[in-house]
Amino acid sequence: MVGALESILGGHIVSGVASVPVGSVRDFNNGRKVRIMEGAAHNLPDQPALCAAEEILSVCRGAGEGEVVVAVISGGGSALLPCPIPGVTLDEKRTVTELLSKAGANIKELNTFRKFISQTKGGKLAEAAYPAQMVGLILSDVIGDPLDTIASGPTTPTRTTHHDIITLTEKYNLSQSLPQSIQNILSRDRNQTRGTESTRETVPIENGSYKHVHNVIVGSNRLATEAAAAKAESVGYRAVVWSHSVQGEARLLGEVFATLAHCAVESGLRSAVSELRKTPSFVNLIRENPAMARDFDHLKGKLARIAEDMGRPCDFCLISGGEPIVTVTGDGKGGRNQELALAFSVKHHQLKQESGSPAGPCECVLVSLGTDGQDGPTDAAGALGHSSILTTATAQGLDGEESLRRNDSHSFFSALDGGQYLLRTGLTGTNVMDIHCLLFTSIHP
Ligand SMILES: Nc1ncnc2c1ncn2[C@@H]1O[C@H](COP(=O)(O)OP(=O)(O)OP(=O)(O)O)[C@@H](O)[C@H]1O
Ligand SMILES: O=C(O)[C@H](O)CO
Repeated sequence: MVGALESILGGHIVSGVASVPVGSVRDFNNGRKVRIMEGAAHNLPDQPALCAAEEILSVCRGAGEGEVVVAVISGGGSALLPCPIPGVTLDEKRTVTELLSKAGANIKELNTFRKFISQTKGGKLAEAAYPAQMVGLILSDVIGDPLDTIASGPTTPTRTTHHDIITLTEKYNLSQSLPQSIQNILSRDRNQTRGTESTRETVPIENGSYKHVHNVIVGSNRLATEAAAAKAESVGYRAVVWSHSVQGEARLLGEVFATLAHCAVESGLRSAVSELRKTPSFVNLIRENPAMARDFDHLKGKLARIAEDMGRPCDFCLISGGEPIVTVTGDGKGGRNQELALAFSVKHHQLKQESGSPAGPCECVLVSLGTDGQDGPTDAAGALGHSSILTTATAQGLDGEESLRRNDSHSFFSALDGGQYLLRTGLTGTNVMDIHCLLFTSIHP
């Protein structure tokens, strides 16, 4: 991205932010085009990240009328751009994040709190750049691409109020455990609205956006799933994207894909859809996720059209994306994509055994991987799932079901057939959540 920016601007970048007067270029670092300041090792805000954030803020504050500040923002930005408000230390900020994460807060809630105690988040970066113009080039790692949540929305006005913070504190029972400095801020004026309120009068906002900022989503799960579909079509598959809002337990999702795969091969796509509606794992998944349910309603129409052409699906590819979760209860090593691929394999194997029907006209393989190239705390991006791996595993002294129970998908796939079902891409340098592809491939005699 830095390279791309360099070629767009021919300009100078400080840790991802560049400020250029229209038609010329600001020299940030003795003529060097790019200055990279690394921080936030292990995705936690640290001193180097604080130094980078301060430098970026000062670039923004130094930008004037007639200049354009380009901010490239990716997921992980919350940890990469920490600059607590005066009176709150970096350690205290980390404590709040840890307390909320451990208590089960989701990313929206976590970032709501982060915005409250930050000098960069919740639009403050954009406010620092005013009256310069700002362009935000944003890579989304959040379902639905909400600009105010991705990286805690440094270029988007926040609607967070003091009341929201109190509500969150009470919801997660944190009133006593929050650092004293934050408790003091909260008790100072329970009715006051914080966030960008103090400067809102001077920085114009229209329809929920800053008038001087133009934000563009340049990378997202939607783009990634559409690109995957285009690729599948180019190699001879008929491809359909189900959803890019997939959430819920990875294991349940694996079972859903297995049921769909099995029923589609046994009796066609139409019956697979009706069967899925009766499947408890699917009913549970969509009950919790209206976006997935809505996408499924659209999918039914698309699948019905494909069913007319194909009857039973062959050389067909169903794609989805999003960010499932794994509630880790076992002592094993794995990631949500490897767990999803293992759950798919176990369930598909079970369904095939129960039905006892002969091999169908096509093979089903599930590909599940994280677009950042790292699935959980492992060196793999994800794994391939297939019903036959359970039999191979047994022959190799491995127990797929037990590995799943212990959340040990990585150890399982590493040991199976010399690790050939693991997908190892290396770090990709970007993150637009996870992608799942269910491939139906014709078996040619
Ligand atoms: N043994 C395990 N089996 C399956 N999943 C696991 C296991 N241990 C951790 N995870 C999952 O890995 C994820 C944590 O890894 P990571 O730090 O890469 O997540 P993340 O920061 O949410 O991911 P990303 O950076 O891809 O958004 C969590 O979703 C967690 O549930
Ligand atoms: O940085 C963050 O806040 C998360 O990755 C979501 O964008």
